[in-house]
Amino acid sequence: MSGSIELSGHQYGKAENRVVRIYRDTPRHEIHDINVSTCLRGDFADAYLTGDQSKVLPTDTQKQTAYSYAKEKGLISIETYGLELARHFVDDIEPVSGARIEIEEYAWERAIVDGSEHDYTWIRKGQEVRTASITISDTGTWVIGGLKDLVILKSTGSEFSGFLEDPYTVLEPTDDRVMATTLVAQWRFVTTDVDWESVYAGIKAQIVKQFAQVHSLALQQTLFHIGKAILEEFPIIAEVRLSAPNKHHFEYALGRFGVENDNEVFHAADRPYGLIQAAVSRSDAPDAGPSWTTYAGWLS
Ligand SMILES: O=c1[nH]c(=O)c2[nH]c(=O)[nH]c2[nH]1
Repeated sequence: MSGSIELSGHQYGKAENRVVRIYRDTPRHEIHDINVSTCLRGDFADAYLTGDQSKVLPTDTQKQTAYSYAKEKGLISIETYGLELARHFVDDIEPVSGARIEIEEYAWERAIVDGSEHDYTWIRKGQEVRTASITISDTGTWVIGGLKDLVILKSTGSEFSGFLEDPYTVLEPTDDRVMATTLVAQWRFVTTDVDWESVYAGIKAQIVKQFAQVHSLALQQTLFHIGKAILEEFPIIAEVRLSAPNKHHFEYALGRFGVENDNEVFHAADRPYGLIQAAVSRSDAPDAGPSWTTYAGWLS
């Protein structure tokens, strides 16, 4: 190969700003704890090609903006906060033509002291992390909501049988197994006019309900049902993407000790794990544009 060498892609920003916003206007405080990454796209080639910084808004400035906006614009729904940041960078900073804001939110629940919720003490929730990705480009604005690290397990109501077999297949079919995963789900909105809090709660409830209620013939089937149920309930969502490691639970061989094990004692395997993924979308979903093009995940 002898083609000319060119800069064929670039983006830059400040990754993983840990911003904590406390609302303390009343004796009962509120907390919002996030990890926000800012990423700018635009006319920055000179910084790579010649070292000219004249168009580069420092990543430090992006960080300062993320902190200041937590006060100036407020930090309640991560989607709204992310939209404010993205719009600022694109509208107010001349060389910026696109922005990507990725946010994770860590949930805290109020400490219970003497039987009641405490006003300003919380315990970090071990549950899922809420996520949002906001993208603005020269062709539009996109919001993807989501969650990750939702660890969920059902102790029955799951089978896996009838699979393709070849000479290497040793897996026994089962009509009753533990099914467990650490779910990642992301959903793409078709509008920014959304009640972010209630939609998030509704989608999480739907995920849990489908996981529990669908009699699963495979994790693949469960994922499709989760995506379908979300799209049926929320017309403002065009597409759902799901990624689910199959956290295998193997019945432990207690027969060696003369002890019966009827799906009661398992080895919770760490790795390897099956990794099952699905995208479920409407046939008339509007174009996804660059909404799935990640920042921190670009090379990982
Ligand atoms: O739900 C499952 N899907 C698979 O594709 C698979 N493969 C496997 O070994 N176990 C499972 N379970």
